[in-house]
Amino acid sequence: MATPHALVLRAPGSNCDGEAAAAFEMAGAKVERIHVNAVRENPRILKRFQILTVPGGFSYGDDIAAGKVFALQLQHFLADALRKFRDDEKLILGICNGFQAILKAGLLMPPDEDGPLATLGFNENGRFEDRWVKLRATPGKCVFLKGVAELNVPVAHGEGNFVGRKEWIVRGLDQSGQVVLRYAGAHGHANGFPENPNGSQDDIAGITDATGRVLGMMPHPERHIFPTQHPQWTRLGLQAEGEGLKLFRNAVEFFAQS
Ligand SMILES: NC(=O)CC[C@H](N)C(=O)O
Repeated sequence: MATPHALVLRAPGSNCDGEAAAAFEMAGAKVERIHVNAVRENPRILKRFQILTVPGGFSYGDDIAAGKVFALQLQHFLADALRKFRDDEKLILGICNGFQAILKAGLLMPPDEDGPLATLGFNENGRFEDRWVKLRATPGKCVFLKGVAELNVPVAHGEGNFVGRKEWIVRGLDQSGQVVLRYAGAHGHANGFPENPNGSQDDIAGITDATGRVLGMMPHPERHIFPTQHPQWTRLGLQAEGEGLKLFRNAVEFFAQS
């Protein structure tokens, strides 16, 4: 099997890059962590990689809005290189602050003439939410979520409230199969807070782009790669691996087939 090369793109304030790198390594990828300034100086670096991850953290101190400055870097200095990356059948994963950055950079949904179609705003309760959540997946053609129905992973964010500019935007995303992760309750839909930790419309926790090769999600799959990371692992029984690892394996296996 060909070993894909994964790039974890750091910025000042990224703090989940180590975990994201570890997850991709465990899944069998060869990983490098590189600062966005280095890629800005030489966008051809991207050619070495098949997978790009924008990890979680507090890039640029969450100034203006979380992920906004990182998004501007991607939009203004790397737009062509990233478009080419995606169009070359490669994979992009944005986790938490990375989701905020790639959404605000227009990599998940291109803006229309009035601007971005959706954003991630402050959590409805105005508080940073740091705890485990349950997710329901409807993978459709999303490469990362192939074979995933449910996922137990933590959230840790203050700005995870997915808001479409108009109601039809979220409906349209749903109809096109792009809403691939939703916050859930123990036996089905989330019943408001705390199951939906941030007030996201339609309980949206993650969306894919139209190709299924770009995924943005607020919860952290890289924080559940070992089974013992789950707070109830002794009561629920020791699993073979953490549930989040499957997403990274799916990405690596995508290149084994191609
Ligand atoms: N864990 C993260 O990536 C946090 C993202 C961002 N700083 C927020 O609080 O919303």
